[in-house]
Amino acid sequence: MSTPSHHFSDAEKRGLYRAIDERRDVRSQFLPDPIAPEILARVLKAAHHAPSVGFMQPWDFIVIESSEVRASIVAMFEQENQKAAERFEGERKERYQGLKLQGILESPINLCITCDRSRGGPHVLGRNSILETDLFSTCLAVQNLWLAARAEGIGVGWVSILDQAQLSSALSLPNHVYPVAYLCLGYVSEFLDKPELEAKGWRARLPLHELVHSDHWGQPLADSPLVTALHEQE
Ligand SMILES: Cc1cc2c(cc1C)N(C[C@H](O)[C@H](O)[C@H](O)COP(=O)(O)O)c1[nH]c(=O)[nH]c(=O)c1N2
Repeated sequence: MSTPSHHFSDAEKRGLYRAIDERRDVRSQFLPDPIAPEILARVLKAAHHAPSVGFMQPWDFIVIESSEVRASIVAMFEQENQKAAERFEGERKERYQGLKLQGILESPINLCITCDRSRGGPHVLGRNSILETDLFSTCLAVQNLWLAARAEGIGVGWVSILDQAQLSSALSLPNHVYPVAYLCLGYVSEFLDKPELEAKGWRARLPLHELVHSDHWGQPLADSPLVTALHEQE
């Protein structure tokens, strides 16, 4: 029997799951090595091929080229990060302050992925009931980029400890454009084998089987082959 063309070979499947399992948020391990334009373009194409509500494609990609803009983003981060630290107390606060939560200056590329909330006009197919679907779509572009970058050996770090209004102003975004993700990209000395927040004792991965419910929130699945299979994935 011939293999249908929509079939992924075992090696292709392994590659995809490997990118998913080994994708990391990177802040500390960036190398200064430049990313070749054709590789960056490939990764941006992966982002651009994300699904989007009504094929709205609400994203734009702002490549930060000026060192002044970078410096202003670092200052923004410092300000917001200090405020964030105040939300914790005692040992938790110390642990928070010990975390490195951005690699803005160390990474060779900074990129902001935005969502143009007006793209496609006032009536976008599929967006009449849930307005935020444009933002959801943009997050999928971020994830596509993150996975493609991982397959290319490039680390990505998402920096969200930023004041949204200040960020919009630093990037001259019009009011209808929302800055969804400020990202740092670069080759890395290593990809950690688990999330840095887990390795540093901030928070552990939740057991998958506890997150799969039956019919209603909080109702566990009855014992079934799926439950067994979920345990095996952990
Ligand atoms: C929307 C959003 C926003 C942020 C993040 C992620 C996402 C999805 N993450 C990264 C986050 O901490 C990380 O994804 C988790 O800890 C899981 O680790 P891995 O991504 O699996 O390495 C993140 N990390 C960081 O150091 N500073 C930040 O400001 C943010 N902000």
